[in-house]
Amino acid sequence: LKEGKAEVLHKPGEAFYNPAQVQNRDLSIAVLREFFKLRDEEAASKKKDGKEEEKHQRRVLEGLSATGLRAIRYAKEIEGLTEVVANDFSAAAVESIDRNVKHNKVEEIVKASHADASLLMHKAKQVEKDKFDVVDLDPYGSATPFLDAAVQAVNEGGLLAVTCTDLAVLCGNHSEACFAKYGCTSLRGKHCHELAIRIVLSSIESHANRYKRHIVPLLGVYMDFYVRVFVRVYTSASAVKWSASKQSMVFQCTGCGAYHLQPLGKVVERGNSIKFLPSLGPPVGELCELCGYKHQLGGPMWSQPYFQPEFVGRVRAQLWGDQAGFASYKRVCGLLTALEEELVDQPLFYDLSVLASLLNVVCPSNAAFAAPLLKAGYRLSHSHTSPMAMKTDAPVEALWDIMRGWVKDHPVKKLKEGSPGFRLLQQESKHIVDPDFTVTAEQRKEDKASRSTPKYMPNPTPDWG
Ligand SMILES: C[S@@+](CC[C@H](N)C(=O)[O-])C[C@H]1O[C@@H](n2cnc3c(N)ncnc32)[C@H](O)[C@@H]1O
Ligand SMILES: [Zn+2]
Repeated sequence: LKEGKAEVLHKPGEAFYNPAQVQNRDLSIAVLREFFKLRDEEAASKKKDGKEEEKHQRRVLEGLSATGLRAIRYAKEIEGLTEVVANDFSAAAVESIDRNVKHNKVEEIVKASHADASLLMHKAKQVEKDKFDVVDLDPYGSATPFLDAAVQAVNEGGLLAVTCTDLAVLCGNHSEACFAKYGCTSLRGKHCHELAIRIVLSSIESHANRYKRHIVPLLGVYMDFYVRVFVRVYTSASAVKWSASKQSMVFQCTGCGAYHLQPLGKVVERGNSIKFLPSLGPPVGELCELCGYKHQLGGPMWSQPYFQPEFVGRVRAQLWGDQAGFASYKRVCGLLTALEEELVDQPLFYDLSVLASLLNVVCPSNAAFAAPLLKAGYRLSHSHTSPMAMKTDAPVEALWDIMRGWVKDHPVKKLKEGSPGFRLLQQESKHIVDPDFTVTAEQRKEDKASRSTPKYMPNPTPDWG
């Protein structure tokens, strides 16, 4: 099998290989390249400030390596790696790693290891020089059994890359299992994939906090059947004090889906010290003000940004600039472009098709829905997890103002009395936005034309396939 610069001799049944994960591996290579560049830039700027320059190795651990494909690609496609440990606890997998390392002539860099990943990381954490600059966890299902060791085995400012494929658990089908694994309850809804990313981040943060460490997310995505996050890990007892203020509970209406976030607390600075104040709440009444239904409680979830737009842009440019090297560059660039354009500071979103289906009315176009919100000065974006997403800083009441305006010209099919949609239509408009505001077809065409060329693409007319 060939992927990137690696060629893997694969015996079916010996070790796990999934060709669909090429996107995960391509993305990871681009992220690691940019991460190492970023760290070099940080070291150079420290030197410029007269501080001692930090000398970095470039050591990577692939804790769950299977065939060794990912580790071999890292060694061949990321410049200057000093060591990549390709570990697996299956003897057959290690045999496969060994064979493939030799076949690809990367023995100098890639070392096969036969151990339980947690045990290996717990050993590595004990000696500073044995810690890794990058720890990559790509398990079957959830990565949570490995997080306690992983957050300790990463160097200061190092990178932790985590895949979780147990989306049924993370997306609200088994909320109790989610609590058991991640320490957070998941919720159903169209925004569940974003919530899944935020639950994984919350879980990593809480593992890190136990060791006076905390995370800074660089990039998080939902793809196909998994979520993948890349976070940096730092040590700081004072930063850990802020952790609860970075996480929120989610009150979500069981009728109309309106959600309200409650941070676990806030931090106030008093002189040189900081004080943590638990949240006062809840932010909702017993029943939803819009439809009268009860709320479900989810979380805690990470409610700070889950990606850094500038870093995402750099990774996207990395993929775009090496099209021959990345088989999945089109798909991953599309995904990253969507991510980069998301409102970074607005957790979760509403889905236009859900708003319309609650009222049993034909769905407005994105543009028709967006116009009144933008006119009123609110910000709006889609989400990389859903093209029908309405991620906005407008209050949810404004969205229903627009939908009530929409039903004036579009017939509502029968609604059951007492249903959330029935009650929503009976509500008075809150007059937050002007629901009748529309853009002309001409303006829409201009808008579309101006957006058809993604602004950061080196190639002005990308072919998205
Ligand atoms: C999904 S596969 C890894 C795929 C690989 N990262 C890739 O990109 O092709 C998961 C691997 O984790 C290994 N594994 C599961 N539990 C482990 C543990 N506790 N320690 C080490 N390896 C483990 C399995 O043997 C399996 O090979
Ligand atoms: Zn409601």
